[in-house]
Amino acid sequence: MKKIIKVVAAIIENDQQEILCALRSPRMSQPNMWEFPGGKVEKDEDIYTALKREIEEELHCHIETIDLFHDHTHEYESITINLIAITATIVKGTPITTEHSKLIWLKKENLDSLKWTPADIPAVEQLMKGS
Ligand SMILES: Nc1nc2c([nH]c(=O)n2[C@H]2C[C@H](O)[C@@H](COP(=O)(O)OP(=O)(O)OP(=O)(O)O)O2)c(=O)[nH]1
Repeated sequence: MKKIIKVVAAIIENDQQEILCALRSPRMSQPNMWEFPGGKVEKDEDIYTALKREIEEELHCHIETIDLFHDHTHEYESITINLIAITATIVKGTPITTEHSKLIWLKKENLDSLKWTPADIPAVEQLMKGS
């Protein structure tokens, strides 16, 4: 059985009801695909603490988590990702790219204009239903 990796991802909405979307760089796994920023949960770490840590590391800003939005397990060829999407809001700072190629804010109804990592598609569909 493939190893299951627990990954948290932030669905960050701004005051214009736009969602923050991040483009994975060519150097990352799942290169050149869009995702919700976040990363792997460390051993003995709770998912909300993990998400806040990842966002501080990756986007250099602080978030407050709101709710568990979607939990989906996707099997890639070599790994299985348990992607836990959590709604969040920025409480301090402005997101900057450190690892990603690009960051954009997009209205929910336009999310399907991007090429998302396969693990994100159910969460994207759920978000679009609510648009
Ligand atoms: N962060 C994030 N990762 C995702 C999403 N969808 C998806 O398939 N993934 C995959 C890509 C990676 O295989 C894995 C997350 O790894 P990562 O490289 O972003 O996490 P990390 O910063 O903790 O990794 P590392 O540098 O410590 O290896 O989950 C998503 O929406 N957000």
